[in-house]
Parts: sequence; structure tokens; C-alpha cells
Amino acid sequence: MRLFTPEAMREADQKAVEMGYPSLLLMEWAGMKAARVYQELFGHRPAVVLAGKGNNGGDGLVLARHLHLAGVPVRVFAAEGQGGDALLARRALEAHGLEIRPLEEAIWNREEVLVDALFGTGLKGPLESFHAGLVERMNASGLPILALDLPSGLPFTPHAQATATVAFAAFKTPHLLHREACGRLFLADIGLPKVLLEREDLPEIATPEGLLPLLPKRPLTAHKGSVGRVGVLGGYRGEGLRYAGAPVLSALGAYRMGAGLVHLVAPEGSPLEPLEAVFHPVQVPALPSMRVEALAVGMGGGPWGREWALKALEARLPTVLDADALHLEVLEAYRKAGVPTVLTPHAGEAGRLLGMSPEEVAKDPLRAAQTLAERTGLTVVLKGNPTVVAQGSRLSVNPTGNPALATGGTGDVLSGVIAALLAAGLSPFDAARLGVYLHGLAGDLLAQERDVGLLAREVAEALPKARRALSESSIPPWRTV
Ligand SMILES: NC(=O)C1=CN([C@@H]2O[C@H](COP(=O)(O)OP(=O)(O)OC[C@H]3O[C@@H](n4cnc5c(N)ncnc54)[C@H](OP(=O)(O)O)[C@@H]3O)[C@@H](O)[C@H]2O)[C@@H](O)CC1
Ligand SMILES: Nc1ncnc2c1ncn2[C@@H]1O[C@H](COP(=O)(O)OP(=O)(O)O)[C@@H](O)[C@H]1O
Ligand SMILES: [K+]
Repeated sequence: MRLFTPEAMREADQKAVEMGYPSLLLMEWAGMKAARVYQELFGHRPAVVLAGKGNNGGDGLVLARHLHLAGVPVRVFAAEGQGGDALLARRALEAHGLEIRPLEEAIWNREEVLVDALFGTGLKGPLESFHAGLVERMNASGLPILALDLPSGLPFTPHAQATATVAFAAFKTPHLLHREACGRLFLADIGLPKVLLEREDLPEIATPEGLLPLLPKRPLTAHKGSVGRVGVLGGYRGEGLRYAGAPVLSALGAYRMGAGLVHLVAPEGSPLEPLEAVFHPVQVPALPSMRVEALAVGMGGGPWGREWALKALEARLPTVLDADALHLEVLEAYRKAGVPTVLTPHAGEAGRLLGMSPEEVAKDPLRAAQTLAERTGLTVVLKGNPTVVAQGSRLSVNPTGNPALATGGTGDVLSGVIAALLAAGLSPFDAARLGVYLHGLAGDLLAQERDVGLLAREVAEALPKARRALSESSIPPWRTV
């Protein structure tokens, strides 16, 4: 599945029309599918439809007609000046005898549900004056808001804060970068010819169907030496072993992702955990002899991070570089050596590598991840919400994960997860996007019971369940209608 920009969506729309597909059909399906979602969520609760003068408003007018036909009480407030399909939608609604009042008169009462059909992908800049005020009034109403295509105002502020959003034809960038404003996500197939949605040049949204074939198989004859062995190198002896837990969590992540054996190389005095690991206590960063197929390096490494990474490079094995191992000269050495490498910075670490502030990185994570991948020549996992995986010109946006994961050590777990998948033979890009998806899914499964107060080790423990959910019939974090 591809992530569209509003411009790419418009192009698809235009191409459909050039192919002879009537755009009015798209609008009809959009409004009809959105009316279906409305009824599923709110039953016969009365609706107030707020429609702009563009095609997003047109979708709202179609929805109003379908709700009316289904016996749902509807009041419609619409901007003047529709043209094209939206004007036809307006006439069709009027033909049913429904009154359309000016948008300026929009009011609502406590029983109603607001349908936000003010602006979609055609918005050119931040909402101002009347529209800004209207959206703020909608948000302050406390009423449920069903947004058509996009919460109006996105990607700018102010914007509608939707209870649920029905995206038409495909997800667009704001759906994933401003997830919070969208509420529950629905994806409506509105009959756009499928070829127009297959755009390899656009970022992918990782989906269960796309990832399932990547899951390493476990044959009957598997043994601990055949399913991928991981070496974890990290920790720092100074400061009283302050981050001694980080390599342990990485090892747990690797085991729970299916590694057959995990070797743990850490400073003397580090906890001998997990019990299942093979321990290599060291005085200074070193690469002991061990039979492994991939490495996770740098977790809790503090000032030793650079040295851990340079020692690890001697193994010439697929490697995950995390946390304190993330230095430009280290990345350059890995690139030069041609070692398959995945780096896993969060916005702060990526900002440091790119010479940007963490806020700038978080504002456009797709661009930041791609820039870092291009500059380093390595595979980048830019962690956050959403997490973005980049390699060369390939981009994959991860839809799983939630703020319950915002707790110390979950990133360490992820480094072990990706290393286990590398050790199982996956390419860096595949190990990264599958690992990130399962790690996020583990967090999502846990958040169903406990959305705050998770421990990183519990995320590791939930990985087998996430793996099973993916291999059975995993449900993506949106509903297709
Ligand atoms: N394939 C699909 O996905 C399909 C998509 N469809 C739907 O079409 C939607 C896109 O429709 P769209 O292009 O008509 O734009 P839309 O969002 O209605 O807004 C345009 C209006 O906003 C105005 N305006 C702009 N900026 C402004 C500002 N800052 N402040 C104030 N006003 C501003 C602008 O004014 P203008 O600049 O023209 O004067 C114009 O009047 C899309 O989201 C989906 O819902 C379906 O119908 C069918 C298939
Ligand atoms: N709000 C959030 N939504 C989704 N995932 C999150 C959120 N906050 C944190 N995460 C995930 O949790 C992990 C945190 O990693 P990191 O910041 O390196 O933590 P640590 O260094 O403590 O291990 C990342 O995988 C990140 O994507
Ligand atoms: K909208």
C-alpha cells in the first residue's frame, strides 16, 4: 500500500478522468462509504454536515443524501459557490427536498454528530478567520466529529480534531504524520482503478499482507544454530554501569524475535541476564570470538559507543547500530566496508547526525530518514510516531506502535529484534520494516490492557504474540470499508 501526497492523489484523480472514469462516480462512492461508516459508528444519531465549496464539501453533500435516505435526521450547512461535481451533489440533495443553509449559520445541539466536509486535500494554507473559528468551535463542542478524507485544516493548525476519519482511495501523508487528529482511521475503496494506486515511486505503508512473506520460517529440523544467532555489544563501565540494562533488553528482544542463541558482550560486572545468553564480560570494548550471524551494537555504550562500533566492524557481519554507536565517522566506516547496516536513531540522534533540531526531524520524518539514508548509504530506522524506514530511495512508513512505547528501553529491545531478523537472513530493509512493525504491534497488543506503565521487557515478551498475530490473520490498525 502506498502513502500518497495530496498532489499525487489529485494526479490519480485526473488520470482516472482521462481514462474515461467519471469523477462523479468517485464522489458518489466516497459519500456513500462515509455514510456507511457514519451509521456504523453513530447509528441513527442526528447529523450536522458542514460542507465547504470544493469536492470535499461535495462528498459531504453526497453523504447527507445517503443518510437522509437511510432515515438518519440530517441538517446541512454548506458554503456557497460549488461547481462541477460538488454542484451536482448539491442539486441531487436539494432534489430530495433537504434544506441547505449557509455555512455561516452553522449551529448544533448536544444530540448531534458533526460531519467535517469543509476541506480535504485541496487546502492550500492554514485556516484563517471564519474557517479557523468554525473548526475551533467544532472542537470545543465536545460532539463526535467524523472527518471526510482529512480533518479540515491539516496539515496546519488549527485543524479539526476528529473522532474518526474516512480516507478516500488511499492514505495521505497527514493521516500518518497527524494520526492524533484523525481518531479512528477508515480507508474507503471508492472505485478508483487499482493501477492508479500502484505507485512504486511513493513511500510504502507497511501492511500485514506485505510483511507476512518475510517472516522467517521454522522448519521441523530447526536447531539453535540454524535460526540465527546474535551478538549484542554494549554497556559502559564508567558511571557505575548506569545503562547496564540496555544490552540485556536488546538480548531479550533478539531471543523473543526468534534468535537461536544470543551472545552478550558487556563490561565486567554487568548483570548476567538473561540467563539464556552466552556471556562475554570484557574490560574494554572488544570483539570476542563467537559464532553469530548478526550484531546489535551500542546500547548503553555511553562514551564507549564509538569503540564498540569500530570493534564490531571487524566481524564484517550485518549490524544494527543504535544509540551511542551513532557517529558520522562510524557510519562512514561501515559504508566503506560494505557491511549491511541498520541504524536506529530517534529524532534526537538523527538530528545530531543531520545537523538539525529534533523538532525539525519530527516535523518531516520521511524527508529526514531519506536524507540520512542517502548521506550514509545505510538503512535508517527513524524511530517515532510514525517510525520511518529508509534505504536509498525506498521508504516504508510503519503504522503500528503507540505512546505506551514511550518508556526507557523499548528502543534497546528493537535493536535486538532487528538483529535477530538480520541473523535469520533478512536483508537490512526487510529486517528493519518487519522488526519495526512487530515491535509496534507488540506495543499495540499490550496497550489494549495497559496503555500507560508498560515496561520495555514486557514489549519483548509480547513479541511472540505479535508474530503470531501477523502470521494468523493480523488486523491492520485501520478498517477497510
Ligand atoms: N481520489 C480522491 O481521493 C477523491 C477525492 N474526493 C474529494 O475531493 C477532495 C479534494 O477536493 P478539492 O480539490 O476540491 O479541494 P477541497 O479540499 O474540497 O478544498 C478546496 C476548496 O478549499 C478552498 N481553500 C483552499 N485553501 C484554503 C484556505 N487556506 N482557506 C480557505 N479556503 C481554502 C479552495 O478555494 P479556492 O482556492 O479554489 O478559492 C476550494 O474552494 C478530497 O479531499 C476528497 O474529499 C472525492 O470527491 C472524489 C475522489
Ligand atoms: N508515541 C509513540 N508512538 C509510537 N511509538 C513510540 C512512541 N514513543 C516511543 N515509541 C517507540 O519506542 C521506542 C523508543 O526508542 P528509544 O527512544 O531509543 O528508547 P530507549 O533509548 O529508551 O530504548 C522506539 O521504537 C519508538 O518508535
Ligand atoms: K474534511
